Amino acid sequence: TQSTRPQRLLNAVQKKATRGDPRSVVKAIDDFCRHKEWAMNVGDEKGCILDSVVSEINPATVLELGTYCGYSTVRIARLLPPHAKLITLEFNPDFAAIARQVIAWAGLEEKVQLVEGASGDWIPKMKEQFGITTFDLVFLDHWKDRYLPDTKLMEECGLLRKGSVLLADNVICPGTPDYLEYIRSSPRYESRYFKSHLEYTKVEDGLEKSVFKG
Ligand SMILES: O=C(NC/C=C/[C@H]1O[C@@H](Sc2ccncc2)[C@H](O)[C@@H]1O)c1cc([N+](=O)[O-])cc(O)c1O
Ligand SMILES: [Mg+2]
Repeated sequence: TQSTRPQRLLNAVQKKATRGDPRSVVKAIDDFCRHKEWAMNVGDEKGCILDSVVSEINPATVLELGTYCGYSTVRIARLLPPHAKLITLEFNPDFAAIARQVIAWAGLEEKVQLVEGASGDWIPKMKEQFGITTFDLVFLDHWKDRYLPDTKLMEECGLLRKGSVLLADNVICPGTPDYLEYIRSSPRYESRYFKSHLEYTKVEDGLEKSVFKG
């Protein structure tokens, strides 16, 4: 049977990366996507911005919306302090199965909880299911039309505290206009745009970092 792109990406990780070495897993995926097949990972240029935001916050609790193959999951988890937890939500079971193996190859299973399902269903259950009070950091990289409803849902469910940071991928390309309009005009957030490029291309894209004011 034909392999899928995520399966070919996983093969590249297992062939080129060293088990237990997250940096080599990140490099293997970036090399695969730059030289073999483009894939919608946040990539190395925006990934460095992601790294700096994670390092600045040093979060104990992280929520990632949209795991895909686990590239940004590995990028974030490798920087987390020992007892920090990253919960990542993935809707597509095939992507989730690949991501679990990528996360395992990086040796980061202890820090990551991959949950299969839709953000809209799981966000209201975060407190009771995972003992989360609030998230220090949320990385939004799932369906672009879900960024705004899920942000409102997180507010309503009390999952954001004064100082919680939302970091959103693709606010230019493919674009999340309703989310940008909301977050930039809301008095409850302080937002800043980090100009960059769409992964592995010269097309403009960027990350929007928004701090919740409570
Ligand atoms: O479409 C994009 N991302 C959508 C990502 C979606 C991911 O999140 C879940 S959906 C879901 C739903 C609900 N809850 C959790 C996950 C999908 O199964 C996929 O794994 C995208 C597209 C481009 N591009 O150039 O076209 C570039 C990017 O960086 C992108 O992120
Ligand atoms: Mg993205």
